[in-house]
Amino acid sequence: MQGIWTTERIRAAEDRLLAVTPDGELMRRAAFGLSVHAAEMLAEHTGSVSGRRVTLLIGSGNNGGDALWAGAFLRRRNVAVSAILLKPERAHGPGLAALKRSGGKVVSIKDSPQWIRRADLVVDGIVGISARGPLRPDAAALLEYVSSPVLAVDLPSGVDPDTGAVEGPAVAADRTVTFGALKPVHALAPASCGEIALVDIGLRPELGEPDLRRLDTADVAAAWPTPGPDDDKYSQGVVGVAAGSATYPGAAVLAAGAAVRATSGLVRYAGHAADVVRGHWPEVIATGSVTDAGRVQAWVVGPGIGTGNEGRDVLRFVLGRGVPVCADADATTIIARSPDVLDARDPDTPLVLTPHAGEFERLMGSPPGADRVAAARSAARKYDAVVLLKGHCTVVAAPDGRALVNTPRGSWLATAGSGDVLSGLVGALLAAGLDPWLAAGAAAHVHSLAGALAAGGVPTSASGILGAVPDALRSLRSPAS
Ligand SMILES: NC(=O)C1=CN([C@@H]2O[C@H](COP(=O)(O)OP(=O)(O)OC[C@H]3O[C@@H](n4cnc5c(N)ncnc54)[C@H](O)[C@@H]3O)[C@@H](O)[C@H]2O)[C@H](O)CC1
Ligand SMILES: [K+]
Repeated sequence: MQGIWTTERIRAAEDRLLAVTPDGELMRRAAFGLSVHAAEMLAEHTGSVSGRRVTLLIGSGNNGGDALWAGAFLRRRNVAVSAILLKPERAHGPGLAALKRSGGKVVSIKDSPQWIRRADLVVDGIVGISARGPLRPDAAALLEYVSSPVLAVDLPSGVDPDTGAVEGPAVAADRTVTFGALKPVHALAPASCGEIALVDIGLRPELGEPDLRRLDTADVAAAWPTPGPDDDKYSQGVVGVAAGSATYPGAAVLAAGAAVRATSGLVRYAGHAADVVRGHWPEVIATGSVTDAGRVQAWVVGPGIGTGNEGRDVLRFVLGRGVPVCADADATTIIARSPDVLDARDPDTPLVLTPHAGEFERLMGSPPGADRVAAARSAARKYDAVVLLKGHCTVVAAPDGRALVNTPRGSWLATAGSGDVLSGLVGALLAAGLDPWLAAGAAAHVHSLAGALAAGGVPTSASGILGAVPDALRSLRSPAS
């Protein structure tokens, strides 16, 4: 799992490292790595490095210092480097001196439009981990002239480093070179960061436990159950799916289908859509009611069950079975409306809630807000449940404080029924015995992989996503993914 640290932790670690590192050494290490990526981008986009034009946008802190030093390193490769200083009197002194010594130019801000327009590469050294609030107007004004590829220093300016929130004009980088460790912005705002490169500046030993994590494909591949020689249909876990109704069988078909495709475990369905589910998935043992569904190792409950008394009784029954439960869709609304339904739950029974922003608001009384990690963590504590907060970047928080971010692959999942597929995937992994937090994270990872595969660049549907689950699982095992 990739570790992610908040800016506060990064700054504290950098201070500890700075105390034992020769003055300016850390910055030069960072800046040299930055210059290598800048040269790479020049070669990629223009076919050459020497003689190419790079324009540096320089803020008043060390982020600008990194960019200035990188400009000085690029001068060694005969790159024409020009710096636009937003606050000349506050630009990083040693970095500016290094750029000037190397033959780099400082151009006045009034001439910035042409220096930005004619650049082969723009380097965003406006602001880094000390960013506060929206991008300041003088900095924002520069962005409108950018037409070349953009390389962001540490993080794209104008994006909140700890929440990934964008409240106004912001840099949209083709590549972000960050230093020492990933910050939350790198997982929460992938579209603003572009390709992310991490330059090691020796910070890791100072960092300690991460604040956030991101599952990489290898983690999901290792976690995902595959049948072994001693397995049978029961040993991989039997999952029950209580979803759908006679009028809305679709949610049941999607959730049960996702459970069928997720693992080799047996899937039981219970509800009024039994005939339709049986027709789509002959391998599913379908019954008309949860009370005669037979033993399962986990339940998925909620999609399409309705929020009336019958739905509440189904939810209460399932919560009382003493097995992990993934409560989705209508079940979330029932819990928000009548939290006493949770009294049926044995306190040790793991519960996974999978709200989208609207369901989150019903659960918590207010929308998730800009800091979606904090929001998911507060809901996890309140309900003593794993909370998978859906969104462009899905966040999964556990009651013990663990949190992970699933970096999206586009926005293909925003389609009706997509959540039903996700809940089926979660339920199958819970039945297979995965840690509920890991089960939710792995399911979200495969769900977004399947979405991207199903879409192939054009809008898709929940059935398309469901159909792509096997390919998504296969891609976990192919090195390219
Ligand atoms: N510590 C090190 O040796 C290393 C630091 N690295 C780089 O340093 C930056 C963090 O630098 P810092 O001086 O703390 O602040 P910033 O450069 O991020 O910002 C400073 C400056 O920006 C202005 N500002 C704040 N908010 C905004 C905004 N919304 N819009 C515009 N301008 C804003 C404010 O005036 C601040 O004074 C870090 O990101 C790295 O790039 C390297 O990691 C190497 C080691
Ligand atoms: K930046």
